[in-house]
This record gives sequence, structure tokens and C-alpha cells, in this order.
Amino acid sequence: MTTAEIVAVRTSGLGRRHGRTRALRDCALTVEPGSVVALTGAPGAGKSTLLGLLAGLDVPSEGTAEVLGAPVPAGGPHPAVGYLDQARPLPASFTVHETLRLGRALNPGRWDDDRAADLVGALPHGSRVQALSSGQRAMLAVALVLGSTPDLLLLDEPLAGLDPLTRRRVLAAVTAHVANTGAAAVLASHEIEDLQNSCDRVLFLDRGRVLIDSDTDDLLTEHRLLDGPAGSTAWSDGHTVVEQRVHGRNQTVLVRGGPIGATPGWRTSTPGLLEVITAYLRTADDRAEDR
Ligand SMILES: Nc1ncnc2c1ncn2[C@@H]1O[C@H](COP(=O)(O)OP(=O)(O)OP(=O)(O)O)[C@@H](O)[C@H]1O
Repeated sequence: MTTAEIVAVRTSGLGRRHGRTRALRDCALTVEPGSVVALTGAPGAGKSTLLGLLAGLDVPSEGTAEVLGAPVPAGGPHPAVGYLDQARPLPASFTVHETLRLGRALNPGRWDDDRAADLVGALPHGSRVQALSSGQRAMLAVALVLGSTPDLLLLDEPLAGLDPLTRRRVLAAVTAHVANTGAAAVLASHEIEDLQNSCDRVLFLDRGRVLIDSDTDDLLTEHRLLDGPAGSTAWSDGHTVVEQRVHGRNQTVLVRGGPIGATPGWRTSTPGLLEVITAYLRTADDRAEDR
């Protein structure tokens, strides 16, 4: 089997309990090589738990997980997996140059200066990590992962706290790596607007369960955003109302289930990823409050 034929991630019935908390449950997931997956959901939904299990930093309570065609090794990532922790740990007293040298030393046979250079080219190589801005540190942390030329990237909140330009640079470097090498990437993120054009797949977790696992374009086209008069409907029984918000005499409704015929008084549009995910986040929130 060639690398391109090996499934990057495969899980079945994967779950993790912490006492009575089910951080992840019944997770059945397949990630193909060459794909960029946005992993999103409310805080506490289980994103870091899933990435930690795939990185071998945590042990499942149930189910199985394979990465790059083999069971996840216990105690740490598979050598061809590039994992970035949410805290983006770096050696504070090292210079940028020393940090990259460490990356090279820790990844014998896999390190590629050019991959790392995409993000660190403009950084002051003589500066210590502790003197870098948080955006510069984030670029260095992601560069360390890319320099190790991983076949699978597991990035936990790589965009959190970054300015728009740095978010774009980080995403561009990740997607270029995927496009050039056929690697796969799973990015946990709340930066939905940034993800729409970079991720070909969306995985949405709700309290440990996979609620959405969809191709990004399919997800958008199967939803419709409707604006019309309160108290009336423009959708059919074949549609599912994801969220309905009444404001005065009007309402905005997100429905799932494909196209909707023209109805007098109603405006119909294809939503953006932010609108879809925000609606699911709000309804997940409402369900949690109802408990
Ligand atoms: N070591 C632990 N002990 C107890 N509960 C835990 C532990 N780790 C995670 N949890 C719980 O598991 C659930 C999922 O946590 P997780 O960190 O995976 O969420 P997340 O989606 O990554 O959240 P965020 O977006 O805030 O990073 C939460 O309810 C969390 O409190």
C-alpha cells in the first residue's frame, strides 16, 4: 500500500470517560490522506480529547483508533504524526535558531528546513522564544510541526489568539503542506470564518458526540437560510429546522434538507459556514440549558 492509500485516521466506537463525564463517545471517523478537517464544537465538546487520543497521549475508555494504518501507539504520537498541543509548548530560553535545530535533532530523517522556513523565514532567528510575540511563537510552533514533514497533522487550536494575518499565514502553510505532500490535517478551531475556504471537511462535536461529519461544500448546500414573516413557513416536511429565531414580525430560520422553492415574502440564501456552525452551537447550548 502506498502512503496515499493509507487512511490517515480511522476510529470505531471511540470513547473516553472521566468518571461520569463522557468526554468523547461513539466516535466513528475516517480521514483520508490529502484532506483538511475542521474539528469544531463548543468549549468542552471533546475536541482536545479526540486529538489527544489520536496522538497517543491519552488512552480510550472504549473503541479503537488507528492512525496511518496502525493502532495509535501508546505514550506518544506515531513518528509521522505532527501534534500541536493547545498550549503550543516551546523551549522559552532557546533562540529561534536553536529551536529549529532541536526540531531537526528530534526528527532524524524526516526534518525539512524548507517546510519550516515558510513560517519562520521572517522571524528574528537570534531572538529567544520568550522574547517573541504570541503570533511569532505560534508561527514557530506550527513551523516545528511542519518541519517534521508529518503525514498527519493534529493541531489543537493553532489559530487561537492570533491576528487575522497570522491566522491566514498559519492556515496557508498547513494547507500548502497538505497539497504538496498528500498529508492529512485535523485542526481543532473556533475560528470558523477562517476555516471555510481552507477545510474540505467539517467535524462538529456536541458534548462528546459527532453531530456533523460532512464535506464543507455539501454542508453549506444542504442548508438554507430563510428570512420571512413570523408565523408562516416556507419549508416542507422534508426539511429539518436547525434554528428558528423570531425578531418582531420577522423570523430567520436555518433549515437542513436541500433547496426550497420561491415563496412570496421569503428570502432564501445559502449560509456561510459561520452561520451554520453558530446555529448548531446555539441550539446545542439551548439543549444543554434545558437539561
Ligand atoms: N483529565 C480530565 N479529567 C476530567 N475531565 C476531563 C479531563 N479532560 C477533559 N475532561 C472533560 O472532558 C470534556 C471534553 O474536554 P475537551 O478538553 O476535550 O474539550 P474541548 O472541546 O477541547 O474544549 P475547548 O474548546 O474548551 O478546548 C470536558 O467536559 C472536560 O471537562
